[in-house]
Amino acid sequence: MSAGTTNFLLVPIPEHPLQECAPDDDKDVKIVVLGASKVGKTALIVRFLTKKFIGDYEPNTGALYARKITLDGEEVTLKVQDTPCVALQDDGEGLVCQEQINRSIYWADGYVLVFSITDSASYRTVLPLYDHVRRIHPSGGIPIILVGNKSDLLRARQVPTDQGETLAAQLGGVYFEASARESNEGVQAAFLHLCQEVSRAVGGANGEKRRSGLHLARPKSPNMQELKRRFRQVLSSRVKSATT
Ligand SMILES: Nc1nc2c(ncn2[C@@H]2O[C@H](COP(=O)(O)OP(=O)(O)OP(=O)(O)O)[C@@H](O)[C@H]2O)c(=O)[nH]1
Repeated sequence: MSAGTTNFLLVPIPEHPLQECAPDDDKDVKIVVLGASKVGKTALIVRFLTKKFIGDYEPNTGALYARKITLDGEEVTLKVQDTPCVALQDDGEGLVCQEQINRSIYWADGYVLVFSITDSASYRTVLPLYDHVRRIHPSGGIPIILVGNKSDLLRARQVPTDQGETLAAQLGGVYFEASARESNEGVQAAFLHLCQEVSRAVGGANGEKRRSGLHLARPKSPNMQELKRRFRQVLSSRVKSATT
């Protein structure tokens, strides 16, 4: 199976209201990147899409990126949803996960679960995170990869490679070690592998999900919601002042 990119244009989909966003197409490959704080979710996405590493990012509000790729000779739109971090609850088992992330999980067809090899706590969030995805998508196989990021920081390693491999096998996915900072290779291999898995799944069992129109529209931008909230506040203060 061949996979490659036709262009390297990064097209951030602006944080517009839902109706102004490019609607999802049945052929879109929709991927969400999930993980604990500061594991490199944004860095991995940016590395994959632009082949560059950019040191630091604004706190993540959940940007969606799109790009054309070729899978098996067919051009499709790849949509990659970045997400705010998740965290374990104090009991060490449950997950603190924003509603925005739940919508992203529901919307997506493929999942990149990321931890940092230098942060064993981030590794421990992966299984509860997977269980959470499973609760939202209880039936069928879900295309998933596990990425151990920051492999350039070998001296600070807290999670051995075999632990990553074992966990990925447990989740029914493949494990990739990558460094968004140092190299394209692991990152490209990981994302393209998932794209192919999604493409297969969408043509198979998940095709049912698409045909029945169960997909939610892309998660709303929190910025937009904040704007709407402020707009309502202004409106209600105007109504109050008009009636007094
Ligand atoms: N050494 C090293 N640093 C990395 C790598 N990837 C990301 N970082 C750094 O790790 C920090 C967090 O990276 P982000 O991409 O913002 O991580 P994130 O998971 O999106 O962060 P949040 O969304 O805020 O949880 C930044 O300082 C990055 O420069 C990597 O592969 N190697």
